Amino acid sequence: MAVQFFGGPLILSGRLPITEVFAQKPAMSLRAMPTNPIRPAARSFPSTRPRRLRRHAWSRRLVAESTLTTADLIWPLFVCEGDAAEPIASMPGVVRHPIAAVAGVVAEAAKLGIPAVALFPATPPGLKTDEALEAVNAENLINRATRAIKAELGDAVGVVCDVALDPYTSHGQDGLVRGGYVVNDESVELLCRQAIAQAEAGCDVIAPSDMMDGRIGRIRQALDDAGFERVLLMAYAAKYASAFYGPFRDAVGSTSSLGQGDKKTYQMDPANTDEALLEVELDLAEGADMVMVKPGMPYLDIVRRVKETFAAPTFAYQVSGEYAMILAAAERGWIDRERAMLESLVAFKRAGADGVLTYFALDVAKLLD
Ligand SMILES: NCc1[nH]cc(CCC(=O)O)c1CC(=O)O
Ligand SMILES: [Mg+2]
Repeated sequence: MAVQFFGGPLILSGRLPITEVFAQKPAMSLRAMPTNPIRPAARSFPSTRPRRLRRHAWSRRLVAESTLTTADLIWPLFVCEGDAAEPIASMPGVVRHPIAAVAGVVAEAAKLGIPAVALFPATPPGLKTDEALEAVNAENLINRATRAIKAELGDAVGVVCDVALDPYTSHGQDGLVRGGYVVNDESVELLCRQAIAQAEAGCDVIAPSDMMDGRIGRIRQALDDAGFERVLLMAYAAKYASAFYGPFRDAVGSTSSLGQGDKKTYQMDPANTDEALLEVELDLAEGADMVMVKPGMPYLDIVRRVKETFAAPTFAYQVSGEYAMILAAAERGWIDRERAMLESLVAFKRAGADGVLTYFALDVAKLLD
């Protein structure tokens, strides 16, 4: 079989002429091959020179398919007790903010145009218990931080609160542990109460990151029953059991609590992709307004599939380990911090994400300002 393609045999992966590919794989159809019915003659060298458009900054900008803007950013923030900011060793440049300072820090972000911040607490170890009751305390760190931000900034910025028990449990798991197992339904009941407490404090977006089954529907119902039908839900829908959360667990102080434990019985297996679609489908059906894929860069294929399948507002979380990798390499002079930061973030946009949770948010916003 002789297949002429744009005036010559197309070479696939630099090895086989297309005629031989067809000979080997008769099932492959012509329709699957790249074709351009509009300008077939133009698609060959020397008349086609893709480098032409890359020659100048202006033409590169003109044809760029994806852009990163400040409006794409959600800034994750850690809050702590006391009145001094605390550095986080594994996240250079990131600190835990005391409640007294958090509204000021968020005001700077809002002024630069960052739409929303996501809050995480470094709960004092003495308040962590097996039953995680601090999670539902109206006066816990998150709820005080939310009230402080809302009092100062009102609707100028969105406040996203994480729903999961890990910052509050002595064992570091996201749910309640019964007989060595993280139980689902009983955990979900507590998560509903946690969400209500956050909504009462003024939270705009409840973001369940716990990966219990059915929690989106139950939390939606609980919020509605309590009169919070306008509070948004951003589901950590496809969240993987990842090594890249390491520095975050240092930041909220759950590393030592978790010890040798892991979260593999509820967070997803990094080997899977179909399962991510099921998780997203369920969360959307249960009432999620936005869905998230997490971690980010190693899971861009998931972002793409989710966006293409559901066409719903889709976010990616560039997690602490991704941030730490870029920072560590930059500190050694092995990569350029700023360029790696921008490249990693535009990649999320290219993959189809509507926005990104990133510890770089303030730096990016300043750069784009
Ligand atoms: N469930 C809590 C939670 N929410 C966000 C992260 C990780 C964020 C990051 O690494 O930046 C985690 C950690 C975990 O699941 O262990
Ligand atoms: Mg789920």
